[in-house]
Amino acid sequence: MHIVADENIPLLDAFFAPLGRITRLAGRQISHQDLTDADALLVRSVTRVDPQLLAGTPVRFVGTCTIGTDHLDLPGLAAAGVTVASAPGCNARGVVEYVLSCLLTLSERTGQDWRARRVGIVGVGEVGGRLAHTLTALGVECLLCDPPRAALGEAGFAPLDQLLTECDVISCHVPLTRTGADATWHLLDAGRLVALRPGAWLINSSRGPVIDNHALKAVLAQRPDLQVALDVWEQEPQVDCALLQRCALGTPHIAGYSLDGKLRGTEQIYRALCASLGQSAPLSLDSLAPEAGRAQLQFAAGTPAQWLLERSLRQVYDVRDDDARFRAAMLPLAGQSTAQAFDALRKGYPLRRECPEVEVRHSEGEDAAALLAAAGFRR
Ligand SMILES: NC(=O)C1=CN([C@@H]2O[C@H](COP(=O)(O)OP(=O)(O)OC[C@H]3O[C@@H](n4cnc5c(N)ncnc54)[C@H](O)[C@@H]3O)[C@@H](O)[C@H]2O)C=CC1
Ligand SMILES: O=C(O)C(=O)[C@H](O)COP(=O)(O)O
Repeated sequence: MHIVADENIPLLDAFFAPLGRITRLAGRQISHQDLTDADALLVRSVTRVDPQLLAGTPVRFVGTCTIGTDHLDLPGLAAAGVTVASAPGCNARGVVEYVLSCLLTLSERTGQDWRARRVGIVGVGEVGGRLAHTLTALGVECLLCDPPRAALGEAGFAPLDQLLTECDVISCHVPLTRTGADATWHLLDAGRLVALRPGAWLINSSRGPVIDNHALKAVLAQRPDLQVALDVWEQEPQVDCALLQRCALGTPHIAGYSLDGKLRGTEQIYRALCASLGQSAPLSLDSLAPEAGRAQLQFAAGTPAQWLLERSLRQVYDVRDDDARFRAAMLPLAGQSTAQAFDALRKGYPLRRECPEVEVRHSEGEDAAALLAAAGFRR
């Protein structure tokens, strides 16, 4: 079989070469012409896939090695008889570690203890659910908003407007949807942005258009008390540099960019393709995941528990590094296209592993052990 794939999918050869011939292409450039004799198309989030792209081609399987599916025309592809697979939850842990790093950084900058802030989580699925679980285990109070789950009769959810007025931090983890009662396009519009509490922190690592970026820029001009962390941008790969300058933290859509998250995405789509072919899937990350970046941290006796946790989290992922690289690449381009520089940062992203790949050695007591375990570290 002929597999056309985004060149940024790791372990493509290891997983897919046994199934057929692979053609690697830049995700944003995959065109109808590239697919004339392709049987399967493997993408990440930057390739828009609809029936027009596949019309008249033999492609019968589309797999996206990502959680989000807003770049796929799901109803259109289903109607065209194409099997579609995504990778639910693959990089959810990476996003949670990004949010923790934002909390640590904003805490340091404002002098407000992140563990004492009430966090509102908007969208409580794979990412939001894990974030709620982790924060609660770390002793942070969370309020949850998920109208689709609430409509199924599940308890424990509050309306978005209640989160905005009662929470010190709002973190968005919804899919991007444009239709229906719970559509998330501009979910945070001008009216909701002005309702944020004084001194609130707003974090968006879902999709750019979930926040009205134009309105956000205007609100930030009036509300310097707000601290905003954006990983996703309404027009990405084009970035509004004036908005970036008003944000406390900015990154190029890399919240979930741990190596582990990307590898799980590849493995999940390998399994889905094998299933669609009616074949067994003998390969797995158990044998294919690399050792690189796995680490051991050692702390001297007498290290306070919260300091130990924060140092360990910083070692695993420090959003300040991504923010600095992003500003250095974007801000000189104000008024010009940022697309190439945005994609270059993502393509050349540094190796990043997740907390379970890092062993923390210390001789502290139960408190430190419980905090580290809550964050997912090995001991
Ligand atoms: N920045 C990044 O690197 C990454 C971004 N993402 C984005 O995060 C999104 C969420 O990921 P998951 O949690 O894995 O998805 P998920 O599908 O497991 O959970 C999404 C949750 O949002 C809820 N929801 C839908 N509409 C809502 C609304 N109007 N208000 C509140 N809740 C609503 C759903 O009921 C569901 O429980 C993805 O769709 C993707 O766009 C995901 C991974 C990485
Ligand atoms: O999984 C998702 O959803 C994401 O947003 C991905 O982390 C985005 O990765 P790329 O597709 O942009 O490489």
